[in-house]
Amino acid sequence: MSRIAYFGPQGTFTEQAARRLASGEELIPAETIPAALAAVRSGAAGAACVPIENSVEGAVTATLDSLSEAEPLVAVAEVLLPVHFSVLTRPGTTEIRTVASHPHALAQVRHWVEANLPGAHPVATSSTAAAAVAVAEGEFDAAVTAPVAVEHYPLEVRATEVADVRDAKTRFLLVRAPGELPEPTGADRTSIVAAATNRTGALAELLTELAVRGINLTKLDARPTRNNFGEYRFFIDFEGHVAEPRIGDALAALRRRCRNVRFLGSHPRADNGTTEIEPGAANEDFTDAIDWVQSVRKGAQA
Ligand SMILES: O=C(O)C(=O)Cc1ccccc1
Repeated sequence: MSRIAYFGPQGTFTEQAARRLASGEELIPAETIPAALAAVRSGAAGAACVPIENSVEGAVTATLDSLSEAEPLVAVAEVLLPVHFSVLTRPGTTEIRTVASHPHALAQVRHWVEANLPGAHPVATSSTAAAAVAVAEGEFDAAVTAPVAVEHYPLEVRATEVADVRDAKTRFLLVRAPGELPEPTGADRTSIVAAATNRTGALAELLTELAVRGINLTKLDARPTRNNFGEYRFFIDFEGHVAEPRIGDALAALRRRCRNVRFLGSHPRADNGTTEIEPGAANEDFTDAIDWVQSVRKGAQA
């Protein structure tokens, strides 16, 4: 049986996501997002589960950076989880001077902390569950965690359902080494990372290649290449599956236009969104057009 590495330790939101995405595989915690992805690259795990995007805080940059570096990996599935937090302390804690958690969690409970734990200092930890470990060990006073974390660590619940923004969600990916792709479903998402050439209009040209084919973007992030100041990679998610002629045509255009394009996967969307197709931009329109050009070349149509 294969193994799924997840951004741990036990009790993270990512572990909950990995449980939803697993089908009998053993789950193994990794301390960081790059470590979870490295486990797949080394063959220690068959897949990894990592957070990619939060409805309040935006992109999980550690995931973007790790996916664009080293050996290519592709996302084969995703899950969307509602995110609200519990606040945990050691039993008997009376004074809370430090509140620890993952930066994305701290950013989502800032107002609650100000109102309910005035004067408490936020402290960033590698994950929400790492904060629970640190609180259990006496390093900090309170941890902002996933509700399930209390089942793993000797802490008590101070507050539940904590969130400054109602209905916050995080999207998680299941990532594998390149291989067989999931079948298209009609409601899919494709992800790429592209290094556009550094000249006027380069990003606009990339986006235009998608727009003129009626392809709807679902996410756009820029990350520095880290090599030259001012040089960026663009992470672009859009509706559709690489197996579709219209998406294949767009990817081929991006490949022509960019210094570098890396395919990061095509898989079913977790939000069950429908894909709107503009007139003239359906898959049959693309195949009919290619067939017509072929017939022109053969002299069948003048
Ligand atoms: O630290 C965790 O539990 C994670 O899985 C990352 C995270 C942090 C905050 C919100 C959603 C996911």
